[in-house]
Amino acid sequence: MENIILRTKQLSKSFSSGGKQQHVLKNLNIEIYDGDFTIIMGASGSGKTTLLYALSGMDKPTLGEIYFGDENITGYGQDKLALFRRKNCGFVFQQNYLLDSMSVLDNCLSAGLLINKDRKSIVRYTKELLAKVGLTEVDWNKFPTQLSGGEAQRCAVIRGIVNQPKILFADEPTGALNSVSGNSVMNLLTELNQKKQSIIMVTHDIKSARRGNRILYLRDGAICGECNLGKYDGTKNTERNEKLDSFLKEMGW
Ligand SMILES: Nc1ncnc2c1ncn2[C@@H]1O[C@H](COP(=O)(O)OP(=O)(O)OP(=O)(O)O)[C@@H](O)[C@H]1O
Repeated sequence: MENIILRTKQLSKSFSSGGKQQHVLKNLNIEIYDGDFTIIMGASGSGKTTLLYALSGMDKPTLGEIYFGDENITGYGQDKLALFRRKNCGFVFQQNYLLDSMSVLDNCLSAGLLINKDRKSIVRYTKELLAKVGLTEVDWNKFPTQLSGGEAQRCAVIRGIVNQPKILFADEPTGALNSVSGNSVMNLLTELNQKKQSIIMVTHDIKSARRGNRILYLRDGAICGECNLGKYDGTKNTERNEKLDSFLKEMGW
């Protein structure tokens, strides 16, 4: 029996603009399992990013509850939520949000040192991770403006995982990358997941989605289907690809 790391009870999120209400998420009951590489897919505007923000405590739901393990985080105020996120969550966004005044290494270290004071081991771990996605010693002292778009995004991915979060939330992490850079990021995420890192990733990219073991499909604010692929280990690729393709076809992708 898999452990549930995150679950929602009747989660709803609405926005109002121009005097009109838009109900983006509708009564979602979702269970996310510890150690899974969960993928959220769906058409543009279906609410994927809204769901990711609600699940991670970045944004408050309009109605419903969110549990992280047994902890109900729904009622937390902004300060408590910020502490919760710092301790438990890592984030990678479509835009890299790196700080231009800090070097590559310092951008990544700043996230790690917020929760772990052992500078020496964090520095070693950060350098290892950076090297794994092709950011070598030459790049560590560069500033974000001196990086290519792909390099900057890879740096942002490392910053997201350097504090060894219980869950990594990723919103289109390969969206701005070419296929070689995107592949190196997906290889890193796969490797982390194989080491039991829980990941929830929103993506439009089928190639990236194939790395997940559970795909949730969002339509009209509700999960309308799920596909279980089993863990990615680089084998049975044809079988996995066909299974995902046929699921997405069924969902009207
Ligand atoms: N802060 C906000 N205020 C008002 N409406 C919002 C807000 N954030 C999102 N929305 C609306 O909610 C809907 C879902 O947006 P969301 O970004 O979650 O979709 P998505 O599935 O991630 O889309 P995409 O694949 O295009 O990134 C959209 O219609 C969007 O306009």
